[in-house]
Amino acid sequence: MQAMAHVDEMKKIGMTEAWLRKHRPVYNAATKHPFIRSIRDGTVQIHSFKTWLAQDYLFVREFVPFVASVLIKACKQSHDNDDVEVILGGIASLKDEISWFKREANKWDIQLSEVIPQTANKNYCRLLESLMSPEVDYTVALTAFWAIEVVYQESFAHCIEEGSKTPPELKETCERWGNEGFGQYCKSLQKLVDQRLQKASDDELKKAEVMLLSIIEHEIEFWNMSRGN
Ligand SMILES: Cc1ncc(CNC=O)c(N)n1
Repeated sequence: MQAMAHVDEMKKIGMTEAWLRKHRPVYNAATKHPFIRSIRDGTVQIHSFKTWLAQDYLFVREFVPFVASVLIKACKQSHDNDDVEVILGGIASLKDEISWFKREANKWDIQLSEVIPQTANKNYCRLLESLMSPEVDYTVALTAFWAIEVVYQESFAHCIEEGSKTPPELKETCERWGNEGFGQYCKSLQKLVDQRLQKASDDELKKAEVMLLSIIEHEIEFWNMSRGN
């Protein structure tokens, strides 16, 4: 037992895990946001949910070219590992995701063609667009990509945990990002990020950490927008 405990202590944590620990309060503010809590405890206002759904559809449309730009960076800059396959898997599931948004919008009587992006959404999409520039380092873009996915994964997983009172009609939404498979995919992305960060310069490390924080802030603003704050 003693020896085991020792081995466990020696297990190295990745840079991403170290950052999440360091920035736990702000990370929790995103993943346990009042909007997410309201889904989890069943008090969510349906108009808030519909606002989120409509705005997120627009976001995901912009997210596709961003992920494609990460794929291009991976093809050019990463030789030895499975970065390309993991990212390509992400792109493939976005096709299904967009169809799902259209079906879901139909269910809630939302006219997607009439949705106007709100400020927080526009700001977030502007960040995505800036990250598409070839000037932006692959490690920084990949860190952003992982952060965007993991906030959703953890937020929605929270809504389907034991004891959650998520309304049945919102369960499917929560499972889309909260399911085990999406969790594994986020873990794969995290591993890629950690591999890159191990070889990164101090300057790249700093930029990637700042990017993680920027993504978290944008996610918080996105949830705020959904609640109408
Ligand atoms: C604002 C936001 N952040 C992350 C995600 C999750 N990624 C793709 O679906 C999302 N849909 N929307």
